[in-house]
Amino acid sequence: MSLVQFKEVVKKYDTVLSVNHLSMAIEEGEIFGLLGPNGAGKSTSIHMLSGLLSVDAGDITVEDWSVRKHSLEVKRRIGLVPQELAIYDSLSAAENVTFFARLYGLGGKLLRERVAEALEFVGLQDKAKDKPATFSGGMKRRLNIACAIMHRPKLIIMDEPTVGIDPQSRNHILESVRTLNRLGSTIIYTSHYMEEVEAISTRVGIMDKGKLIVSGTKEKLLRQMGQDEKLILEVDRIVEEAVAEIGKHSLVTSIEAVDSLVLEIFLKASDTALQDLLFILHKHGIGLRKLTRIEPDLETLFLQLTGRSLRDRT
Ligand SMILES: Nc1ncnc2c1ncn2[C@@H]1O[C@H](COP(=O)(O)OP(=O)(O)OP(=O)(O)O)[C@@H](O)[C@H]1O
Repeated sequence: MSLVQFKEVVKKYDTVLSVNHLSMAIEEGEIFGLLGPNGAGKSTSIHMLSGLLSVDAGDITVEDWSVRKHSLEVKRRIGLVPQELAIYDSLSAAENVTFFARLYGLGGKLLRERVAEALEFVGLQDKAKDKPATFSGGMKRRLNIACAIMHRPKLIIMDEPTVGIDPQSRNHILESVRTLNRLGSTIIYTSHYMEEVEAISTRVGIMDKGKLIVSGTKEKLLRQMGQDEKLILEVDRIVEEAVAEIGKHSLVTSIEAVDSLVLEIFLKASDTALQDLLFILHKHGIGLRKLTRIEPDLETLFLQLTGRSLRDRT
């Protein structure tokens, strides 16, 4: 049984179909990176899963509990780190976490322990008595995370948690995502930063126009889409026969001499192809001075699938 299942989920705003019969499953233990251009329906989907928005048609289940019929059971299993900060400037850091802990029904000694644990987890234990008004953007984001995890949810949803923050806080947040996952939480993570998603996700899903258009590991998606790897070979001489022979290799899409001693080759990513190419060069007495391998990336795949760049915040 999948931990989360979206089953033909629909959400409409007037005439706009924000989420269009969305079906997707998230397995226990995953860090699922959810990508999509602006307006793809990511936030709407996450808000329906968290119970902040109603579902117009279809259903979403968490451990088989339906958001439509058992929203409290679902909420208890979820920690949402929203895109917009959801903390109170007039309360101290510890009071903020306490406020959310009470909403989840925690009290007494357990509440105090969990508040201290959550603040320590995000590295704000020394700031427990300070008010967020004195915090940097990154510290506020970390407090936002503490508020969402203090009840040790099975599923943690992070909606663009690193937008507009300093690199140190960003690294801290990424590391905490990995730690939370190691400690047993499943994570759904949305971001416009492709490198982040590539670095931390165990699986990636790409949404567009309210639907999931592909999902899988990064490697699987790139393979499926036939993304080519690019090789730049700097050689000591170019021999026409060698260029022709490489061009005929079944995994090579194209080869071009882009400079007098530089060959640019596009090929289906594979180690055997690389060995074959090196063998051909050697056979023709061509010395290799430098080899640069440019791996295909999700950014290119994303552009290919949606026709839009991920960072294009229109
Ligand atoms: N409250 C609302 N009223 C009307 N339309 C809305 C509302 N919220 C979202 N939409 C529309 O629903 C669609 C999906 O929006 P959503 O915010 O879910 O996308 P997103 O993928 O999260 O985008 P972003 O990356 O910009 O956050 C968009 O066309 C948006 O304009």
